Amino acid sequence: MTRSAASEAPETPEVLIEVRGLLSQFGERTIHENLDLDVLRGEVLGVVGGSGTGKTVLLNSILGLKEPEGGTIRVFGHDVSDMTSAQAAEVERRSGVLFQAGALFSSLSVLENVASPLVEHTKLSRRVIRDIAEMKIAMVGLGPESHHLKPAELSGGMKKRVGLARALALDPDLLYLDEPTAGLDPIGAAAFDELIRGLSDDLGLTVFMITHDLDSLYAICDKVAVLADKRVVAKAPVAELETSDHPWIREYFLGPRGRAAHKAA
Ligand SMILES: Nc1ncnc2c1ncn2[C@@H]1O[C@H](COP(=O)(O)OP(=O)(O)OP(=O)(O)O)[C@@H](O)[C@H]1O
Repeated sequence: MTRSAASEAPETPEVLIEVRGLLSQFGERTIHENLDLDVLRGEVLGVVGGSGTGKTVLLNSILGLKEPEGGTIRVFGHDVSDMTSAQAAEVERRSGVLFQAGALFSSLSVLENVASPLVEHTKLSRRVIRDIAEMKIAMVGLGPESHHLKPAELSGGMKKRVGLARALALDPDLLYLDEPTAGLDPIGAAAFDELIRGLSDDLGLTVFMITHDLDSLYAICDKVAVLADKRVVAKAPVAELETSDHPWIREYFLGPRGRAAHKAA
């Protein structure tokens, strides 16, 4: 191939998360069977599915918190079930996670919470760590007056923002969000959606976001992966899913709530 032909060839997007033939079980119960999913660099992927379809189990499996009963999961090209400790540390450093409840350390201040991954994973000086933590807190839209507050003194929306700042502390490539807008009022949820979309655009983040929030799907997701029948039955932009024949997808996107979210988008 000539040089110019090579430069004109479409680039194959990098697969940051590759799940193949995943089998997840608890005792006799099978949660996932033959589940495949690719998450590409730079995409904001919404993950939806009925309650109990295994969205959180999928997230935990990708994070290496649950050992799969079968199949393979690769993150940044590394097999999650078979990594050296150096590879595991690299994957952890390049991944930020915002769990549903925020999971902040209750005895630490906002600043200390956001600084904690930097203290754990880097050898930076205290001064530099403080500067980075302050910058991340500003990035999520919180002012300096929040620095010394404890989690109990924060509203639900502020807790989410602090959790997000902490998830971004190490400049991850991949951001995992488990129902980030759950528990927020509609205005707070819309502001949080906007924040995530803005950060993902500015920082080139790849986002894996479990959500029940149809407004979030329409507002910020490039694609949506649907969990049903123990696997990912579709991964496509919302507009494409609206034309799906799958009964759960039809009900979800074309039911009254789906139609309202479509209208608002
Ligand atoms: N540690 C566990 N032991 C036994 N069963 C479990 C465990 N964790 C999850 N499950 C089961 O796996 C299934 C999937 O759970 P999961 O929390 O992933 O669902 P989900 O899609 O995230 O649901 P929701 O939308 O309600 O949060 C559920 O039936 C749950 O009871």
